[in-house]
Amino acid sequence: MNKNSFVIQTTNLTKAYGKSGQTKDVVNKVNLAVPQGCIYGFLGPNGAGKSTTMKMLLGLIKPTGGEISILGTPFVSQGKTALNEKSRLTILKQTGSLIESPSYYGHLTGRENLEIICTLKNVPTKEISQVLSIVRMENQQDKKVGHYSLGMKQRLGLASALLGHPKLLLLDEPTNGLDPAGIQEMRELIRSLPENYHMTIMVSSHLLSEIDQMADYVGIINKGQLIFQDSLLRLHTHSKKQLRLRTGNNNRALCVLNENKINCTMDKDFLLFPETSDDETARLISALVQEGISVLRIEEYQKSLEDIFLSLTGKQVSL
Ligand SMILES: Nc1ncnc2c1ncn2[C@@H]1O[C@H](COP(=O)(O)OP(=O)(O)OP(=O)(O)O)[C@@H](O)[C@H]1O
Repeated sequence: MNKNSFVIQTTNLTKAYGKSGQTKDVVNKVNLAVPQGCIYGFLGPNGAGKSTTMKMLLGLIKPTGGEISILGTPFVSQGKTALNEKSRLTILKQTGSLIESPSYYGHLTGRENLEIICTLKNVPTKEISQVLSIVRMENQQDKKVGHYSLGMKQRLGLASALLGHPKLLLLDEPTNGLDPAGIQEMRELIRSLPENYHMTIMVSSHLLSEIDQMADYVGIINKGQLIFQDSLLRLHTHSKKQLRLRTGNNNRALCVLNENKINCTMDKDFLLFPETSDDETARLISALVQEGISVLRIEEYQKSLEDIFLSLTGKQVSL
């Protein structure tokens, strides 16, 4: 991948909290690389550092150290803002965000709230109809926001993030608190954006299933550290089928198999083999039987994405 095609790139991005001598890196030397035009799923358990990272990308929190480059322009260098205020605003103008539940004027309608945001963002009000149509809220635009459901409020938040045609959208847990139908609707909406509107989206979630259904790229953060970053496809290759075998004497079996140059590892009561052809399976069983080692159980085993997440983070993810 061409280095310039990363819309977000960070180097050793760090944020520490706490008093001097007792600081804790809640984001610890994170190197993000978000390719252009993708949906980048930023996955991690609660408290992993997702919101803090995204707020630093938006200039809402000052990093303690590291570099940030947004849309090919240095944004933060050595923990300090690398741009003057004008160029910083130019970058931020090309970036839309939905961070935490957005607040609105409840006594005003959805459209009126968007009109205020247009003024703040210096965006022509004619864009309002476009963004309302993208989030499918034309019919609710004249209702007071105080009467909106949570799902409608989130969609209005997405609409306001889309004002100004941003090239980059940062969405922090956009489906939080939504019911299953709302979650699906929001997910489909997000999915449709890169292709239809040529934007790159970074979306955070603690739900593996959600990232699995939405993202092309995945970054997994745990305890402030980025522990995986690659395409979703590559994450899935970690869940390749394996053969599991239990024998009367696994330790001896392991030695026999090693002597026969058969690749295998021990995991608790089982011997694990990478994806094995029928011929290889026959060969390894015959090697064991010839040595008088009884084969008690043989089964095919496929790690689920949840297993992979668990082994990477040591934490159960919500499903
Ligand atoms: N202002 C702050 N002062 C001290 N610690 C903070 C502050 N803000 C966040 N933290 C801590 O930083 C860690 C990361 O928080 P962050 O909100 O980034 O996590 P997250 O991955 O977004 O989790 P969640 O999904 O629960 O929001 C947490 O341990 C949190 O308690």
